Parts: sequence; C-alpha cells; structure tokens
Amino acid sequence: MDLELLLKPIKILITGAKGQVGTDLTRLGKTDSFFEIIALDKSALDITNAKQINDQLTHYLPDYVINCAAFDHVDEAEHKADLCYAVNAKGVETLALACADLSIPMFHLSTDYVFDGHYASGYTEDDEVAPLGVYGDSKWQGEELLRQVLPKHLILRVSWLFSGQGNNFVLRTLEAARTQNALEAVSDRRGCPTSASDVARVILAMLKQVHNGADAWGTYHYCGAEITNRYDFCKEILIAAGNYENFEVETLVPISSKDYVTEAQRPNTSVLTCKKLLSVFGIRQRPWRQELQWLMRVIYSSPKP
Ligand SMILES: NC(=O)C1=CN([C@@H]2O[C@H](COP(=O)(O)OP(=O)(O)OC[C@H]3O[C@@H](n4cnc5c(N)ncnc54)[C@H](OP(=O)(O)O)[C@@H]3O)[C@@H](O)[C@H]2O)C=CC1
Ligand SMILES: Cc1cn([C@H]2C[C@H](O)[C@@H](COP(=O)(O)OP(=O)(O)O[C@H]3O[C@@H](C)C(=O)[C@@H](O)[C@H]3O)O2)c(=O)[nH]c1=O
Repeated sequence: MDLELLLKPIKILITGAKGQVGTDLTRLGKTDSFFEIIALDKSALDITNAKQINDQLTHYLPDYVINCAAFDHVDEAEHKADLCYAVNAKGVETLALACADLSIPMFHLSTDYVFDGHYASGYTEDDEVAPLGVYGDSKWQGEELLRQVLPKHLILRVSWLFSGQGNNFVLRTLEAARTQNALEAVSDRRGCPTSASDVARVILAMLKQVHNGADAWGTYHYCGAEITNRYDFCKEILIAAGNYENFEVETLVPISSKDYVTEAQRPNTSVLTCKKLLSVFGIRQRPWRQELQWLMRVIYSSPKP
C-alpha cells in the first residue's frame, strides 16, 4: 500500500448512527484522526430502502460501511416479525448488495441470541446456532445473507449492551430503582454485559487492521469480561450508581427465569467465547465492571436534560 493511501483517513459510513453503538462509534471515531466519520441515522439512511442506500453510498463512497441499524426489541419482535425480518435480514442483504456493487467491505453487528443458551461453557464462532425467538432468528438470517452476498465482511456478535442512552438494562434498572421499593431480577440467566463504547473501540481497532491489509474477514465474538447473571448485574448497577444517587429501592430479590414470563424466550446462558478475536486481532476483553463505573461517572457528571 502506498504512503499517500496510508495517510488518508479511513472513511466509514455508519448506519443506525443514533443507536447505542452508533452513537459511541461516532463519538469515538471523531476523536481519532485515522477516521473520517459519516454518521447517518434512520431518517438519512433507512436500510430497508434500496434507493436511499444506493444514493447515499454513491454520494459518500466510503471505504467501509458499518451497520449499527437494527430492530432489537426482543419481545416486540414476536408480534412485529415482518418489521423485524425486514430490517435485520432483508435490510442487511439490501445494504450488502449495494456494498458488493461498489466493492465496499461491510462491518455488521450480531448477537448472542442466535444461540439457544443450553451450552453452559461459552459459545465459539463455530458453534451451532439455534435462535429461540424472532429477533435472534432475524439476526441469524441477516448474518447468512451477508455471508452469501459479500465475502469482504466482518460480523461481530456482542451481548447484553449497555450505554448512557437508549433502551438497556442499566438505564431501566436505574429508572425502576427510583420509583419502586423492591426489584426482582433473574438469577439463572448468565451472560456478559458489554458497554457500547467498548464495542466501538473494538470495531475501530479491527477496521484499522483490515485496512492495513490483514486478511481477517469473517465472524467474531466480543463481550465484556466476566460472566454474571441478571441479578448480580442488577446489584452491581445499584452499587455503582449508589455512589451518586439515593434510590427508593430497598430490596432486590433473586428470582428464577421460570417466574419471569416474557413474550420472547431468551437463552439461559449466552456467554460468548472471545478467543478468536484475541488470536487474530490481538484484541482483549475489557472488564464490564470498569466500563460500568466509567459510565456512571459520565451519567452523573452530565447536566440533566
Ligand atoms: N442492545 C443489545 O443489548 C444488543 C444489540 N446487539 C446488536 O448490536 C447492534 C447495535 O445495537 P444497539 O446499538 O443496541 O441498537 P439500538 O436499538 O440502540 O440502535 C439501532 C438503531 O437502528 C435504527 N434503525 C431501526 N430500523 C432502521 C432502519 N430500517 N434503517 C436504519 N436504521 C434503523 C434505530 O432507530 P429507531 O430507534 O428510531 O428505530 C436505532 O437508532 C444491533 O445489530 C443489535 O442487534 C447485539 C447484542 C446485544
Ligand atoms: C426488566 C427486568 C429484566 N430482567 C431480566 C429478564 C431477562 O433475562 C432480561 C431482560 O432484560 P432486557 O429486556 O434488558 O434484555 P433483552 O432485551 O433480552 O437483552 C437482549 O437484547 C438483545 C437486543 C440482545 O441482542 C441481547 O444480547 C440482550 O442484550 O433481564 C429481570 O430479571 N428483572 C427486570 O426487572
């Protein structure tokens, strides 16, 4: 690769730029001179709209497209299956076809919910998928369509995302703790929380390497280090936020997932093994507890809206 090309910032186009990962990726990417960021939210680029995709890609001609757009309301997906598949499966295919036409590699995010959660010791990228609900199935179909259409792709499966915005377990726990005296949390559902800003860091690190010639296309897992369950995670959230705020809540009760009935079935142990990412890219997992502490500092130092 010649020097001029190496010195040029890597132009990345982000879809779903107002979501959790989209927001953190935009923020982090803009502080890194290696990148030129084009951040498009749903109104600027709807991934179910082939013409809009084509117009935006030919206008910007990015080096990479990063798809952060998704329909990821797990329960709602059960009764809005058409919309869910339109975005997470067909939308991904439409985006990938446009990328293929213009020879643009695509980075895509997927989920631990492609697995059924019966495998207790952690899933590798080669383990068999068996989604339990519409959301997980739509994400798996999106992965497969991308693999068929565009060989130059990276798929990063992540789990249990949290950030300072959007609909996530951390913010919902804080909201509930402000208004309720007692909270219940499932103690037999295990996984690894992951901060959206940590995912953004990993995406940018992977992109730098493939841009510099690493032939590492394919599927990878990433999640925050250590395994926990929803009850212990909830406890950690309340302890971390308790340094800044007095909550209404007095008790946190561990319950069985059998007693927490939701529209969608969820995997019981959806731990992702991240060894492939370490061996191919040298990227290590960061402890989610540290990320949670950092997020609390950010949340409580920001002015109230
Ligand atoms: N959240 C989690 O816990 C996890 C998420 N993932 C995956 O990670 C990725 C990022 O998730 P996260 O950042 O949390 O998602 P968010 O829901 O925070 O963001 C997704 C964004 O996509 C937008 N969007 C929805 N439909 C379309 C469309 N047709 N075209 C363009 N944009 C659209 C949404 O807009 P609007 O809100 O206006 O509809 C939203 O801004 C997704 O692929 C998700 O499946 C994987 C594991 C865990
Ligand atoms: C609200 C609440 C949930 N829970 C438990 C039940 C269930 O296991 C889980 C549901 O919480 P959430 O709705 O935040 O989690 P959910 O939407 O299932 O989260 C998933 O989102 C999708 C997009 C993904 O890809 C997954 O990785 C995962 O992060 O938490 C409690 O135990 N107590 C509570 O008060």
